[in-house]
Amino acid sequence: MASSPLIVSPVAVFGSTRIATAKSCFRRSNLTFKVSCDLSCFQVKDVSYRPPGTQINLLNEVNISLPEKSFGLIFGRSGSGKTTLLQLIAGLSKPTSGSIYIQRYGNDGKALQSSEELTPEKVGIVFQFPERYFVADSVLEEVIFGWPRQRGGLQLKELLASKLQKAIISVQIPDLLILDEPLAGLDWKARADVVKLLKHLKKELTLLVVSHDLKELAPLVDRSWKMEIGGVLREEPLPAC
Ligand SMILES: Nc1ncnc2c1ncn2[C@@H]1O[C@H](COP(=O)(O)OP(=O)(O)OP(=O)(O)O)[C@@H](O)[C@H]1O
Repeated sequence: MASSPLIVSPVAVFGSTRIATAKSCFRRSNLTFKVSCDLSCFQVKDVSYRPPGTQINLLNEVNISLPEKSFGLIFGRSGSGKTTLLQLIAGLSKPTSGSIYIQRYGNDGKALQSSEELTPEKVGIVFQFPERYFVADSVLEEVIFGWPRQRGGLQLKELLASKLQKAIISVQIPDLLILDEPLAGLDWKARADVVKLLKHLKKELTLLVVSHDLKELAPLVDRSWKMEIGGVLREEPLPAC
């Protein structure tokens, strides 16, 4: 079976994981950090993408370097290629050239020779319109949606509960969570709730977000990039809101 990224409901993200930190990544960002164990950094290196059968690149030599448990934000005009990039990172399409991987570093800050492939299982994605992909409001409700509706005895319920537990454990939690416009279309209360959730998740995960809602997300952002029309990504501070 082909592997696929974990597709996550925005109201149901939970758990914890680790993607180790990268000294050199931190050096290039404004973060301070403590080196304690393995070090690593999520990397997009010279990625270009041209959809099959087309003549124009949607992405041109895109580079991203994002340390563990940091929050990266991509902003830019509609149609510039932001969603296309997230789809490549999630493993839903393959780059025409370039690579996407996890770079490990030694305690001396030097890149180790071998890098680790960013397999789709390590990435969770929250799509721009999650209601198109889910029928329930939480992971639990989603997973048990197909349970038999008829009454079952205790034995049947125990069996189903055990299968559910195995299913959740086998999916695990991603190292990198990417979110496409997580605040779009929400009312003020839901927006505040999602910002709070992202702040909490940043303690556990590396987050890469595409959004036009710069003001609300600004307090969380460690690194930001602007996608220019034509799929060119530049590291750039958020514009003053
Ligand atoms: N398979 C494809 N073939 C050709 N063009 C495509 C394909 N997929 C996307 N595009 C075009 O690529 C451009 C970038 O699309 P993309 O959805 O990545 O932009 P975006 O920056 O996420 O926009 P928005 O902010 O509106 O979501 C758009 O002009 C889109 O029409």
